[in-house]
Amino acid sequence: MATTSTTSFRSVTLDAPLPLDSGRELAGVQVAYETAGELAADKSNAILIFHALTGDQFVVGQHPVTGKPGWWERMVGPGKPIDTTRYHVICANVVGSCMGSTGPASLGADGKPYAMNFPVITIRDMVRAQMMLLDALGIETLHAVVGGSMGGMQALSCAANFPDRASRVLAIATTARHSAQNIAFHEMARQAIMADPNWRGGDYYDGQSPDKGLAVARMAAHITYLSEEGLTEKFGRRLQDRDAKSFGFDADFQVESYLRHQGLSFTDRFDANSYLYITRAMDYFDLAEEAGGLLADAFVGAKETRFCLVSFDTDWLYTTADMREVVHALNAVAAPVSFVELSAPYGHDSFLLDVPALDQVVTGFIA
Ligand SMILES: CC(=O)SCCNC(=O)CCNC(=O)[C@H](O)C(C)(C)COP(=O)(O)OP(=O)(O)OC[C@H]1O[C@@H](n2cnc3c(N)ncnc32)[C@H](O)[C@@H]1OP(=O)(O)O
Ligand SMILES: N[C@@H](CCO)C(=O)O
Repeated sequence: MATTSTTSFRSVTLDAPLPLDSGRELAGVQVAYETAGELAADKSNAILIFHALTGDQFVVGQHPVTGKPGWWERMVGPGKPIDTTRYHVICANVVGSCMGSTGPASLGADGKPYAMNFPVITIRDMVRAQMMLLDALGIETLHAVVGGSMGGMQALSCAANFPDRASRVLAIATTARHSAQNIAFHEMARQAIMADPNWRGGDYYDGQSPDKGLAVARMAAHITYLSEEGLTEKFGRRLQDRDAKSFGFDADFQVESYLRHQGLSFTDRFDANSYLYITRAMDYFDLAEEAGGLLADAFVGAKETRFCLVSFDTDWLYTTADMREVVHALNAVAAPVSFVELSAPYGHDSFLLDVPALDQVVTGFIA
């Protein structure tokens, strides 16, 4: 994806510059968003869904770039756990991304893509932009904020920094800070992008984009989204379209072919510089650090908020132990919190897949 898509996205332009944690500010920020379901007259039924690293605002309906169904069709819609006959669902593309919100591929004041002149952003900056979107939409208090993975980080950040904006917080398969291992995987991915000769210091928008580097970055990341059990069940050591090993470096194994496909198809929908900036935001995420060292202090303003936290037993990226730390912090400030570890074979990406127990938890909590 060398340039921003020509598809026009529904968006608002923020009427004030976006203040950033780095101390910089970003003027003229566009926030692209989608909605589903009617907003009640008293505006009390809005749910803000935060998307994950490579997600976007297209939670439901056909995606305008990939042509695929929305990423949370199984969870959101009429009669679904987040029932759009009852709730008005909003999802915005995070600042720094590439599906219509301002990011490194957007044009700066000089009429050129920001590229690496784009400021480093944080999870809190992403949330701040979405709170400004809510202001523009005239929505003060949300029925709930919901998110998985990086979406869960935004949900926790929202509770910590904007506790009056949401009555309920549902955070799934997430963490309150990136671990050394999490940062290590992201750094490997970033180096793969930067090592691609087409990256050219980020100034590739007028030519070939660093698709090879981005594909390798996605391949490595994708492994962390799955479980060993899931990979073994899906592919085992089975060979791809052949009866014998090639004694070469073709994709002999199905799992190799699968990963190559995941890597390549990703480059059709994502901008490499956005990948650098968003992974950086995730690496910088540390709610305890933001609060001066104690995680519980991050949530002192959120005692009236109801929390539901969900982890998956096969998620080795953001583990049940990570989630328990958040639960303990919420307990310490006496915030009402329920927590469940669900059993699912798919690893971290379980929140996107068919896990009926998750549907039940979401249904119960949202209602
Ligand atoms: C919160 C958010 O915003 S999340 C949004 C992020 N979106 C994504 O991450 C989407 C990309 N990720 C995926 O598709 C993830 O694999 C999942 C976990 C979400 C989907 O899982 P599943 O439905 O189990 O799909 P699976 O992992 O098997 O992948 C299917 C794809 O692999 C391809 N594939 C499967 N086996 C092979 C193989 N042996 N060789 C080549 N390709 C293969 C399929 O053809 C299919 O391709 P397509 O997606 O282009 O149609
Ligand atoms: N697979 C999802 C979740 C990653 O945390 C994504 O690519 O955004």
